[in-house]
Amino acid sequence: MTAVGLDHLGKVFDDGTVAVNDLSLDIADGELVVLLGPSGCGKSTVLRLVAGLEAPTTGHVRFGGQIVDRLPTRDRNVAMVFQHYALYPHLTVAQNIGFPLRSAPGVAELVANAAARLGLTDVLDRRPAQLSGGERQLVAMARALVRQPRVFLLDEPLAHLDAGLRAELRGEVAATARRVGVTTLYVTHDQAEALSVADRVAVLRDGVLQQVGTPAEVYDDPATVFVAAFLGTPRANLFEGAVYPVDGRVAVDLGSQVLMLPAGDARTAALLRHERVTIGLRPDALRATVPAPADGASLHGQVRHVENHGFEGIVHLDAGGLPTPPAHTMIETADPAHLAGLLADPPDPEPRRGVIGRLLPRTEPPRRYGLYPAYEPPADARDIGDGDLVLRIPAAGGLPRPGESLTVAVDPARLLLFDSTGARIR
Ligand SMILES: Nc1ncnc2c1ncn2[C@@H]1O[C@H](COP(=O)(O)OP(=O)(O)OP(=O)(O)O)[C@@H](O)[C@H]1O
Repeated sequence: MTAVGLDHLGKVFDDGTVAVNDLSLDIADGELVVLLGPSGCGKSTVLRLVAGLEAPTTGHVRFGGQIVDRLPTRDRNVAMVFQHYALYPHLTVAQNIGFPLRSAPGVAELVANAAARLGLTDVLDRRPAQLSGGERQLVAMARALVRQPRVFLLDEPLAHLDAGLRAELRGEVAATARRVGVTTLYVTHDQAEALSVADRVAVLRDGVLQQVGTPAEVYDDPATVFVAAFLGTPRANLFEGAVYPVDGRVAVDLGSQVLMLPAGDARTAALLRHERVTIGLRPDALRATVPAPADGASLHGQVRHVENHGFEGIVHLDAGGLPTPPAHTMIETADPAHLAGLLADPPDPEPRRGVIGRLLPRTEPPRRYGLYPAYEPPADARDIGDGDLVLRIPAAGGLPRPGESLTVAVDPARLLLFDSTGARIR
C-alpha cells in the first residue's frame, strides 16, 4: 500500500487546454479521497496522470515518497475502474475476476476472496448478461482489486446506474475500498456521492483545487463561494449584500432587509474592509420561528411554494433578496480592468452589464446605506435566479401555506460571507 502525492501537478494539452493547474494534494496510505467538480474541471485528467496514462506538463506524482513520472503504467500497479467497464461476455464472473491473474498460482483463492469482499460469491458461475447493472459494476471492481493494487482509481464508477442503485452501491464501494485498505482516488461530479463515500473531498474547478477537507469541513466551512454553491441539496441560498457598521456591530444589508451580526462577531474587522459581500445561507442553517429572535438575526418573507417531501417541506420564501448571479460564482478574481473592458463592450449586453457593473469596485463618493438597496439591483434580477430563500421545515410541526408570512431565525455562526473574488471572509 502506498501514499500518493501530487506536487504542483499541471497538465496542458497540445491544443492549449489547461486541464490541471498547479494541483498539490497528499493522499494518505489507505485513504479514500474523492475528486469532485463539474464536467470538464480536470478530474479524469488527474486520474490519468496518477495512472501514468498521461505525462504531467509540470510537477510530479509520487507513490510512497518516490517520484513515478517516468514509470510506465504497467509498472505502477494501479487498478482503474471506469464508468464503462468491459466484462468479457463469454466468461463467467469467476473467470472475469481472475482474468488479470491469468494462470498465476492460487488464482481460485484470490478470486474467492475478492468475490466475497464484494458479495459476489453466489454469482461466480453466471455470465455478465445474467447480472444486474450494479452486480456487473461490482465484478469490475473485484477484477480491479484481485491484483492487490497499490492504488485504486475509480472514474465515475456509478454514473450509469439508476439513482436508487447508485445510493445503495456507493456505500458498498466505499466499504470495500476501506476493507481492502487500498489508497483510493474516486472521481465524481455528484456532490451527494462525494460526501457519502469520502474520507476527504477535493473540490476542483477549472483544473484548480478549491478546497480539500473532510465532508463535514467542505460542507460546513467552505473556502469559496463556489464550494458553498456546489455542495448541498437544496443548494445554499446565495444573495448579494452590502456591509456597514452600526453601533460597533456589522449590518449585512440584503437590500430589502438587514441582518445584524452579534456584537463581538470575530468577522467584524475583516467585514468592514469590504463594501459588498455574497451571503451564503444553507437551508439547514435557517429555522422558522415565532416570535422573531431578540438579537435581530432573522429574515422575514412570504411563502411562495412548498415542496412536500413527507417528513419535511422545502419551503421557498420571497424574502426580497437579490440573488447572486451565477456569473458571480464563476469569476475567480474581479479584475477591474478586465471588467471595465467587458462593460464597455459586453458580449451579450443584458444581463451581463448589470452583473459586471456590480462587481466593479466603486470609486465615486460614499453612497447612502440603510434600508435602501446599497447597490442598484439589475432590472432583470428575477431572470438571473429567483432570489428565493429556501429552508427545510420538519413536517411534524405542520407546513406553512403559500402566501403565509414567515420569520426565519438565522444562525449567525453559520452565516457564510464571501468577498467579491468569491473567497470566504472569516
Ligand atoms: N486529450 C485532450 N486534448 C485536449 N483537451 C483535453 C484532452 N483530454 C481532456 N481535455 C480537456 O481537459 C479538460 C479536463 O478534462 P477532464 O476529462 O479531465 O475533465 P472531467 O472533470 O473529468 O470532466 P467529465 O466529468 O466531463 O469527464 C476539459 O476541458 C477537456 O475538454
